Amino acid sequence: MTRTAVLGSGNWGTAYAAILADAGQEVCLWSRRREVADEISATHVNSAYLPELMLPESVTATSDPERAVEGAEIVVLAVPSQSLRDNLAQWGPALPRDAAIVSLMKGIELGTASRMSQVIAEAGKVELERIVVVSGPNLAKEIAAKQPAAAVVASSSARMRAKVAEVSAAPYFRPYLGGDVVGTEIAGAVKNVIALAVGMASGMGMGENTMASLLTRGLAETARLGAALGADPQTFLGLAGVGDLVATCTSPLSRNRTFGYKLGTGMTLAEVVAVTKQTTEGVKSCESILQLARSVNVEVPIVENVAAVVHEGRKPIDVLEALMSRARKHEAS
Ligand SMILES: NC(=O)C1=CN([C@@H]2O[C@H](COP(=O)(O)OP(=O)(O)OC[C@H]3O[C@@H](n4cnc5c(N)ncnc54)[C@H](O)[C@@H]3O)[C@@H](O)[C@H]2O)C=CC1
Ligand SMILES: O=C(CO)COP(=O)(O)O
Repeated sequence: MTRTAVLGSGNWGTAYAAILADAGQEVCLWSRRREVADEISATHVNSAYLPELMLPESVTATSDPERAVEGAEIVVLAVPSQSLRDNLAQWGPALPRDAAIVSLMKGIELGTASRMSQVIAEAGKVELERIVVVSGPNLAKEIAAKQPAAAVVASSSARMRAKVAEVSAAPYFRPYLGGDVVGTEIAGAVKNVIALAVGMASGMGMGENTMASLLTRGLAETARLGAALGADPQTFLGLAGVGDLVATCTSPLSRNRTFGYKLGTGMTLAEVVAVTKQTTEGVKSCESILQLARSVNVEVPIVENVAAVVHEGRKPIDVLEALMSRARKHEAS
């Protein structure tokens, strides 16, 4: 039994705590709100996020981050990408020196255009070899229902990725090993923006041809950006790439797809923001991904047009027309 900590008890943090426990580990789950930690301790249920999931006895909860990470060999981070730096400023000194630090986040930081592993290294003062990224088609509600899924566990350290994969292997969760941290993070962040675009198209009443075209061309721009940043092109054909793109773009459980869908039906941005309570990473990351793409001179037309809707108030129908009338080009270019 390995002592593990999960910092963040939203959808994915709570579901990942269950994975670790079902894989045989002892888990301490940190909640920002004390009443959530108290509820989990008393009832083993996190009713605000995953009311159907009964957490195993080996999951305990606390709102004290120092207590959560004490003695942990694995520390899993599961908070919104845009708050991670602030969270780490609070937790950094308490993070155990030898532990593997696992990132579940799928976003790019606004302002710095940093990937999450870069934020963890900087703000948490963690050596890159200790950072492990877990990503794949992993809609939290399906995992909580123990439906089988796979993910890639990526790190520059073979020892760290093997350790994290080992402790995360549950009967319904199959980890694969990977060495491409950059590609895994870029794939996870960009797919949220493509899901916003697919959602918009669906909300406008478009069918499967439009969805498949956006998904395929979205994958092309993701891979193009990743390659310019040094990623392995194969990563985009794997679980963090095509796998997660398909799950997120096609599932009504995806918050990014749902957000886009609402915009596509004609709701205004302010109206959609007002009814969206949970983390929707693509909304902010579209801007930072665009900044990242410009810094390496890579065209990301779908991301650019989603950003135009979300940040400049353009109408989904107008950006769809803009995408359809771009200059003709070779498919592989
Ligand atoms: N939900 C899912 O199916 C999956 C989510 N992810 C990624 O995991 C990360 C976390 O997502 P979820 O757990 O779904 O989000 P969520 O919105 O369900 O939960 C976020 C958690 O972070 C906590 N938190 C801590 N500090 C915060 C702050 N300063 N501001 C706001 N919240 C703060 C919240 O209290 C909450 O418990 C995201 O990057 C997401 O893309 C990845 C795979 C699957
Ligand atoms: O990353 C996810 C599934 O792998 C979750 O997607 P959403 O954040 O759009 O719900």
